[in-house]
Amino acid sequence: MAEPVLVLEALSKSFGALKVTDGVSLAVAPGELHALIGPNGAGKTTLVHQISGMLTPDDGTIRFRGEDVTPFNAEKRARHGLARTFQITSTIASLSALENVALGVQAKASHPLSFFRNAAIDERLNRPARAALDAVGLSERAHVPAGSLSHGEKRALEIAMALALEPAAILLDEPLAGVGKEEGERMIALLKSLKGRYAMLLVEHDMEAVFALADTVTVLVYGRVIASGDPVTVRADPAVREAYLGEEG
Ligand SMILES: Nc1ncnc2c1ncn2[C@@H]1O[C@H](COP(=O)(O)OP(=O)(O)OP(=O)(O)O)[C@@H](O)[C@H]1O
Repeated sequence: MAEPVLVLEALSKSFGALKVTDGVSLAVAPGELHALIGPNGAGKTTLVHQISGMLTPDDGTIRFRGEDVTPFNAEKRARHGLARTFQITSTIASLSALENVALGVQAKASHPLSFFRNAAIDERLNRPARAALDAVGLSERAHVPAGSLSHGEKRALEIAMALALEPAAILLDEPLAGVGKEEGERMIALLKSLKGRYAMLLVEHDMEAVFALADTVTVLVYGRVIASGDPVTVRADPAVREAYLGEEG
């Protein structure tokens, strides 16, 4: 098996007396879509925050592309190719879709762009930004202010912003939340198109989408991994059915 891109080793985090992440270990292979599911309050978002660098774990290690990134802040992890999208819309409403993505490209630039002439700067930013918009199906909407995009288009734009970082892995926090049926289907098709190219860790409540998309499903309950494996095996696991999927009927 290929060397995993992202490895969590015995990650733990408490808020006061509440253990929200309890010795979580998992690995995401290159190109794998790994879904993280669990009931409300299971600790999924807290786990994603620790991986992205927004929260510091109390214990454990996060390895990314073979390197221990646990001491790195969020910005440094993003520069190393660990991108994330947010559950809360994080675009700038007054800027166009293209400008939003171009800002992401600029953030990634490791050397000052002031060395280049203006037109050259624009092209250096806009070319990869257009490619990212194209990858999420938003080429036609490049010049629309982000605030005027539909909810589903905004979620796609957030993914384009993550792609602009040329990531090796993407953390996706509920990309289908609040998205209608038709746009949801488009989002599922988009995620499918990214499979194989990026390692993805997907937090999602929509079980139909999770089981349609995931190569691996990890189930978190009270901050602990109770099952992890291929979707068919996890779906049939009695502990999973009792703790979680049973609720879905
Ligand atoms: N900053 C915080 N301080 C104290 N408790 C917190 C904090 N953040 C989260 N919690 C608690 O940690 C637990 C896990 O929350 P988290 O948001 O990670 O769960 P989740 O699985 O993402 O839930 P959901 O599916 O509802 O988004 C909850 O009991 C929550 O109240």
